Order: sequence, then structure tokens, then C-alpha cells
Amino acid sequence: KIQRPKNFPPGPWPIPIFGNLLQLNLVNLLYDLRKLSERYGKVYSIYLGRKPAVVLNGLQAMKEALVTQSVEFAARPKDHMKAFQNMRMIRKSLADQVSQHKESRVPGQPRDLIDCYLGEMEKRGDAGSSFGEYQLVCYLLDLLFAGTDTSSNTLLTAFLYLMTHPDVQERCQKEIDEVLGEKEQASFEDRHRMPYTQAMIHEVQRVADTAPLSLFHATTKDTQLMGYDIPKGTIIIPNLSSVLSDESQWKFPHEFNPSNFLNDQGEFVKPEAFMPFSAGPRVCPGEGLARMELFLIVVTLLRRFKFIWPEDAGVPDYTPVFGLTQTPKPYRLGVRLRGSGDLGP
Ligand code: HEM
Repeated sequence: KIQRPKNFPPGPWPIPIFGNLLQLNLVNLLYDLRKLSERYGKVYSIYLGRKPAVVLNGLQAMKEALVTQSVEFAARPKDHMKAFQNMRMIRKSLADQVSQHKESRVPGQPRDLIDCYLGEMEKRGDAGSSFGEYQLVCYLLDLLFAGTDTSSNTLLTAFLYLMTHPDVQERCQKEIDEVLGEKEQASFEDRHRMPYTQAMIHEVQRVADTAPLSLFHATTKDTQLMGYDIPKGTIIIPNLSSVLSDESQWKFPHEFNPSNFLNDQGEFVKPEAFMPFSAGPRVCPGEGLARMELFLIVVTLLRRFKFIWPEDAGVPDYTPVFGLTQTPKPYRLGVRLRGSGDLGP
């Protein structure tokens, strides 16, 4: 029988061996987690098999744990480590890629990131350089796992909403045309003069809810949260999804509306509850890169193309497919070059 620690956050009663796993629908986990929060409060517990986990919901609990008590809540669960061990196999295949690139590359004519890095490595030589093959494989691993799915799923969400909200799309295009004028390419700095487009991209990230349960954390020592005792090593599940749609924090929590990020003067503002990258010292280290990618890709494409929901595509389904990262259901995308018949230049 599973013994709940004293003064541990409340939660559904666990059964031997399985804990609460059989009571949770893993296909629609966010719904079940929301229902449990309505019943047990913003901080509650579930058992993943025999392992106790504490689920954090809403802005207040999230801030208190991940920011105010960041040191106590900064570890990663041990099984998270197991996943890293499995990476060895993938690491080997990436190392093979690097070897193949070394054999086939033509200096001065890089085909991709690996070629560029190898070129730079050669240029710098060995003495005191932080460039190295092992380092390159580490970068590739990080980019592959953490940076690809997250950014591409967010972009898929962006175009789904832009196609089905032509008014929002046109307003962004108007702003982009005005700000960029004859300039050849957009730069990340241009965002400061594009409050509406900035608001749209942030709103996309809010509704995309790309990493709904963040990465699990674990407590580094016995600690307390909102009146409960939480022992060292407890798994912490930050339900970021609950913050991104927290009804007490957003003007329009359940609709796609860039006004969530605009004040009365039409200026861009970022509410505290915007935390798709999590918060505190363990916040996503790729946030800067991801924000740059999202801005440059969306602005560059919107400047040149109009995105159209195909007439025969029926009613759009915005419900994402749940997973470690969420993604929209597959959809068809109509694209037309912007020009004489359409808006803008
Ligand atoms: C829209 C895009 C992205 C979203 C929504 C996102 C979200 C997240 C979240 C929620 C976490 C967990 C933070 C925590 O534990 O509290 C995380 C971790 C991480 N992200 Fe991202 N991320 C994105 C893009 C990227 C990119 C582009 C990279 C790198 C190229 C990246 C690299 C990482 C890494 C390496 C970690 C783990 C860090 C650690 O273990 O402490 N992410 N990300």
C-alpha cells in the first residue's frame, strides 16, 4: 500500500503498484489535470506508479515554486536521467553524421551548420579554442531534441490561426509593410516597431501551449509550498498550460486574440502569466533563439505570402494533439504570393 507523507498535498487516492496512472487518461491528460485542480486546489499530488508527484497549477503556485523557491525546486527527476542515457544511441548517430561531413565537405562551401562549425574549428586550431567535435555533437543533440519540435509546432499553430483569422493576418501584413518598407530583409530589432505582430506571435505561443507540462522538476531538499510539506526528491509537474489560460490573468483566456498582449494605447505588453518557456533559473535556455526564429520566420513569410484556409477544408479544429510537446492536427495550407490582386506591395 502507498503511504502518503504527512501534510503532503491532497490528491486522488493511489492504488498499489499503479498509483493514479489507471485513473488518468493519458490522451487527454490536461483535461484530467484541470478537473483534479478544481477538486483538490492549485497544488495537489498524484502518484506515477509508486512515485509521488506534485502538480502546480496557476500563476501563483508556479511563481512561488519556480521563482521564489527556485533552488528547492530546481532538480530533475532521476528517471529523466534514464532518458538521457537513451540518448547515447542518438549521440552515436550524430557523431557518424559529423564524420561523414568531415569526409565530404568542401572548405569554403558550407552546406549546413555542421560544415560551418567544422570550418570554424579548422580556422581556430586547437590552442585554447572552445570549438571541438564533442561540443559539436552536444549542440546538435540540444538543437535536435529541444529546439526542433517546439519551434516547428509553434509555427504550425501560427499558420493555422493566421489562415483562419484573416483580419489578424491582414493587420500584421499592413504593419510589416509599413515598418519594413523597401528594406530587403526583416531583422529581430524590427519587432520594437511592430507591436501588433509581436502581440500576435505571443498570442500564438499562448494558445499553442507547446510544452504544456514543461519538463518535470524535482525538489532538491525537504521543503514547503503553500502550506504543504514536500519531501526532497518529489517530482514536480509545472502545469504551464494552466497558467497560459489562467482566467484571473488574461483578458481573453479562451480565445485567440492578440489584444491579450496590447494595452489601451495599442502598445505591446507581456503579462507575467506568459510563461511558455517556464520560469526561474531553469527557464528554457533556447528562449532567445526560439523567439528570434518565430519572429523572423513569421514576418518573412507574411511579407511575401498570403495564407488561405482552403474553401473545402471544413471547420478548423484547433484542439492540439497532446504530448510532451503539443502539435495541431494535420491541416492543409493555401498559399498565394502577395501582389497586385492582394494586399500590400
Ligand atoms: C517555442 C519554442 C520552445 C518552447 C515553448 C520551449 C519550452 C521549454 C520548456 C517549458 C522547458 C522546460 C523548462 C523548465 O524545466 O522549467 C525547456 C527546456 C529546454 N529547452 Fe526549450 N523551448 C523552446 C525552444 C527551444 C530551443 C530553440 C532550444 C535550443 C535550441 C531549446 C532548448 C532547451 C533545452 C536544452 C532545455 C532543457 C534545459 C535544462 O535541462 O535545464 N528550447 N524548453
